[in-house]
Amino acid sequence: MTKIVPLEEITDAARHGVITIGNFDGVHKGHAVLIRQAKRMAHAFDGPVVAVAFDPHPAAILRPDQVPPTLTWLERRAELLGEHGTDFLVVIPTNKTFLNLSATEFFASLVQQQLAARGIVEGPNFFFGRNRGGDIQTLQSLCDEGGVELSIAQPSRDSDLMISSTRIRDLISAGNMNPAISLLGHPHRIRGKVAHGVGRGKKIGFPTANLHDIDVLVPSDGVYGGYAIVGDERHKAAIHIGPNPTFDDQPDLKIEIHLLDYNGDLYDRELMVDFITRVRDTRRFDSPEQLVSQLKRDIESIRISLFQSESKA
Ligand SMILES: Cc1cc2nc3c(=O)[nH]c(=O)nc-3n(C[C@H](O)[C@H](O)[C@H](O)COP(=O)(O)O)c2cc1C
Ligand SMILES: Nc1ncnc2c1ncn2[C@@H]1O[C@H](COP(=O)(O)OP(=O)(O)O)[C@@H](O)[C@H]1O
Repeated sequence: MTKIVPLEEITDAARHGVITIGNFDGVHKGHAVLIRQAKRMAHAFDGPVVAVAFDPHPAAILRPDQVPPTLTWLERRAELLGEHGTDFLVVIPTNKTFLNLSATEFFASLVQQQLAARGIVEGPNFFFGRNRGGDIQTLQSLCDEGGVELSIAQPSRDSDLMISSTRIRDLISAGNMNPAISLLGHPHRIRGKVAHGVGRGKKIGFPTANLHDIDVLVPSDGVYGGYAIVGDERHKAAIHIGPNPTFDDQPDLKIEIHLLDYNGDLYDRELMVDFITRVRDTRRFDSPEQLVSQLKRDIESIRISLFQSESKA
């Protein structure tokens, strides 16, 4: 389990280790390679593996109108980093003073003084310091001068393209869940709170928990199969994202989850959803009965897809 440590509360347990600085949004397969490499070095030093991230993302301060929704919330990021072998996630509260440090000041203050790093692992496209003024060569010379071991990880590729959080965001925004899963190494997960809808779901035999306050990227409109996680229970789920054109003409986007093989009260509870497969687009049906027939077919096909993905795993 990765412990989240705000930089100002750092203790000796998280110092003198091997660090890797990044945003780690999604904690995809490329990040996993960095962490594995850091773990090998940390093993030799007998120190901790320390991921270092800025929260919020620097772009949220520098270009607030251009920030994309994130793939993961902080605790989820820590959980996934932990699965790859990270001991600590040190969180730097992003502020203008920090963003104004030159590359040399950034290295002296963060890497050497505060983290007392013995090793550092980064990709060749790593930039740091004010206006991204320091690159991997700058880092190499600062590490050489400071006696910090630097290991440069080769960027991970898939179909000859680099694996990146931006690429995964684009796939999820387009509803392409299978390729997104293969770049992430795990399904995309959202979380939210269950609120009241108009109470129509129960009447048609398919109650749906309506999710609100979602703080990560929501896939494009349509019908999906996946899993709903409530407390320590996990249920197969049919997910609908979009308006309800069969019943009204309002374009309001709803995120609705029908849990298969479940009956209970979910109002006001926190629910997480893992997306496995996309089934179809949202459409208008001529009658509620036609929608219900389609929902039954959707659920059959979701059960088959989930069974297939479980047997592959
Ligand atoms: C798997 C699934 C697929 C759905 N597909 C559609 C659809 O294609 N068109 C549509 O109008 N509503 C669709 N719905 C949404 C229903 O209209 C909606 O769940 C129902 O109106 C209940 O709304 P309520 O939770 O606000 O009571 C779908 C719901 C689920 C669970
Ligand atoms: N299998 C299930 N899947 C989803 N919600 C369920 C299920 N069984 C019971 N519920 C409850 O029913 C509610 C949804 O019923 P619904 O008639 O669609 O009402 P609403 O319009 O308020 O969402 C959920 O919020 C949850 O409390």
